Amino acid sequence: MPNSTVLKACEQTEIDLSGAADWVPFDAPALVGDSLRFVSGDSRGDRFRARYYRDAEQHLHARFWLGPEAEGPPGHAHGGAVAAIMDEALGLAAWAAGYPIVVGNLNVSFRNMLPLRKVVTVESRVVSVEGRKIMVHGRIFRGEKTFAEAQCLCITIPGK
Ligand SMILES: CCCCCCCCCCCC(=O)SCCNC(=O)CCNC(=O)[C@H](O)C(C)(C)COP(=O)(O)OP(=O)(O)OC[C@H]1O[C@@H](n2cnc3c(N)ncnc32)[C@H](O)[C@@H]1OP(=O)(O)O
Repeated sequence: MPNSTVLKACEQTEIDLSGAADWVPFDAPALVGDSLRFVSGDSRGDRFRARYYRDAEQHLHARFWLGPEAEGPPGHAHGGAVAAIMDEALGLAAWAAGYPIVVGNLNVSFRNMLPLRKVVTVESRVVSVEGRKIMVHGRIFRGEKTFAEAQCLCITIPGK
């Protein structure tokens, strides 16, 4: 079978992005509109599929699935795809905590290659607020395995 046929087959597949029992779905587009189209805007796409949640402490989490169009090393995610997830998820975490921001600096550590076609979890924490600077930390993992960690410096937008 030609490779392209195999790759496109997952377009038709439902991916289980359900959250943990105590998570509540978070309507990200309702908060930031079309800003999320680049990463999480296509729920049936072959690059990223995502769903956001908040836990009881209001921390933002996400389930992400990366498909064949996010490929870097064979069978694994491109580093830019991982960085894009961190940019969106950690920036959104600041918005969800009440800070209208853009990302000023993003530091990503790639700890293990992230396999395609597996659901992974993104967790985030707003760890400090200092004037206009909101620091958000995050991690992408599945089970015991961490794929990436990030520190994201978000800067509030004046007048927003
Ligand atoms: C709209 C809908 C979105 C909706 C968003 C939806 C969810 C988010 C998901 C996507 C997030 C993105 O990708 S956002 C897109 C990517 N990011 C961008 O394009 C941002 C481009 N950069 C900028 O626009 C600007 O540089 C700003 C706004 C970040 C800062 O400019 P400014 O407003 O003039 O403020 P400035 O005085 O320079 O900085 C304020 C304070 O922050 C510090 N600071 C600023 N940048 C840095 C930095 N890189 N590293 C360290 N520190 C920094 C300064 O030292 C200063 O500290 P002190 O002197 O006060 O101590």
